[in-house]
Amino acid sequence: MFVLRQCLTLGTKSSVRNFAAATNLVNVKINEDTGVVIMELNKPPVNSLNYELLEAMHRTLVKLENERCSGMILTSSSPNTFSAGLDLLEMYKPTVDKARKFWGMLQNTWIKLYSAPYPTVAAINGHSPAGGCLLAMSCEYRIMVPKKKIGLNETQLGIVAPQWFQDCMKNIIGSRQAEKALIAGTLFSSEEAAKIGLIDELATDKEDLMKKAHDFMDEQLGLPPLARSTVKIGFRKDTLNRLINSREVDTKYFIDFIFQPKVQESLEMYLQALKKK
Ligand SMILES: CCCCCCCC/C=C\C/C=C/C(=O)SCCNC(=O)CCNC(=O)[C@H](O)C(C)(C)COP(=O)(O)OP(=O)(O)OC[C@H]1O[C@@H](n2cnc3c(N)ncnc32)[C@H](O)[C@@H]1OP(=O)(O)O
Repeated sequence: MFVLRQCLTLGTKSSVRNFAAATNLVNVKINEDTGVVIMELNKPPVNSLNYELLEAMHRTLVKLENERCSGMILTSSSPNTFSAGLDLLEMYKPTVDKARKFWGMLQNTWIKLYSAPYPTVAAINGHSPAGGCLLAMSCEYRIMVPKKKIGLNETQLGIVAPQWFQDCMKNIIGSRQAEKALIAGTLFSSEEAAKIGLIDELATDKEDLMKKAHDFMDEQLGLPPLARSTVKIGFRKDTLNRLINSREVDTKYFIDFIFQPKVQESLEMYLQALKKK
């Protein structure tokens, strides 16, 4: 399997097809022989998750349900960042309608990614704060390059990681570690994240990252898919249902929270600090 994959990725046999996407915000390639898809986030400079990027991801995930997709590797085209998390401009002085639409699309995208029946791997090739960490945590397996940062740092920004973000973290690193990390808004180095199990493997560099992602995929493709996905969904259904059954309440929390003047002030200051960097 490994040799076959090497041949395919080295291009000896050109069986990799670009997946027709409506935008170039995601680059999607499907290996026609193995069915493995690489979805590369492509919104420079830092893949901040605005409505359009989330919509492109969601549309791709829906499309993959009708393709012969056997697994998906999520990564980024940015040299330094996997994803900078939610686009702060979506939360800074939006209209209620815009904020509602944005949050709905984030929920849609997360539900699709978290419940995908096929194996999913986050090949984390850069920083992955907040919503970026959520994307990574929604995959089944996480591999990360050294010396980058990952975590749910919302508290540090004066905002709160929603319950389902928190649940994802709890499911991976356990309740005690998650409580400490969420209260403090800790951004872990790749090395620290590997120690506490927030990521599964450290890669030496980007090449090693993709090799390890394909290795994980090869292992998973050797398992009976129905049994595999049934166990996966069994583990994830409580977390999924918690959001699915309270989407409207969750949206109301989001809207009520971000429209508070203090929260808008914090966002403004943070945006200015980012621009001044
Ligand atoms: C009771 C229940 C209540 C529930 C309430 C819910 C409310 C809360 C809702 C949601 C939770 C929020 C989740 C989030 O994801 S918030 C976003 C958090 N993200 C961050 O803190 C990361 C910020 N960015 C960085 O730290 C860095 O950019 C970096 C480390 C990712 C990359 O660094 P570097 O390569 O040096 O790039 P720059 O910093 O120079 O950035 C380039 C460029 O991009 C802009 N930018 C960066 N991040 C964002 C972002 N998240 N959104 C929008 N724009 C971003 C940055 O400003 C620069 O812009 P430029 O100067 O114009 O080029």
